[in-house]
Amino acid sequence: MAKLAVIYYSMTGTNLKLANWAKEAGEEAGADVKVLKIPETAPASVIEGNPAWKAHTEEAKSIPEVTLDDLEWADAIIFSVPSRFGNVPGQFKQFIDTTGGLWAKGKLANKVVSAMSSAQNPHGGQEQTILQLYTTMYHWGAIIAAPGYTDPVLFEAGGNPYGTSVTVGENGMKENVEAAVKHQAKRTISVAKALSHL
Ligand SMILES: Cc1cc2nc3c(=O)[nH]c(=O)nc-3n(C[C@H](O)[C@H](O)[C@H](O)COP(=O)(O)O)c2cc1C
Repeated sequence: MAKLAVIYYSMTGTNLKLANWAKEAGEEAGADVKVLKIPETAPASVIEGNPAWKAHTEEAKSIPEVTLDDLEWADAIIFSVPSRFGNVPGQFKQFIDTTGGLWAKGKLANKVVSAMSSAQNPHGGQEQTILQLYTTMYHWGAIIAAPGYTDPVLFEAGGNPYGTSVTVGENGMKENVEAAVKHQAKRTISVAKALSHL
């Protein structure tokens, strides 16, 4: 049974939705799946002053925070993070910068990794955010399982070959990406199973 960690960061809930779709598909594919959130680093006073952020923090209260043990446990990891000026959120970077010890022991090598993202504008940095994330994954020695154009659902979801991404407006997601997320998750698990001898 492949072990899949779906690790997300979200301020207003979009990336949790993407993560949950990935979880559903992972379980359909027979994987053991954990959805885990990246620990918040923003000051509580800032979150308190932003109603949408505060509401999502409350919504996600029961979701466990990712730990280094979860990274070691997983055969495959799907990250889902919103764009921040074309890059990953600081919260993600803060967590990733605690993985040096695992990396030094070779514990992150050969993880099968795939990534998803969101931004407010259709060309607001989704692709670049995923590529920035993958740069770090190359340093881990991870195997990147990008969706490419391996299924027609990709064309209905904005056509990002690096990983599913979505545009988010005031009323939520502007594209229907559920099928693309599910395809990406199943493909990630297939790659992990194919490489299980590594
Ligand atoms: C500090 C900051 C920087 C952002 N930079 C961009 C940007 O450059 N382009 C863009 O389209 N959206 C940008 N956004 C919007 C977020 O990407 C968007 O709110 C997020 O994808 C929603 O995901 P979530 O609901 O999971 O938090 C930014 C948001 C914040 C808070």
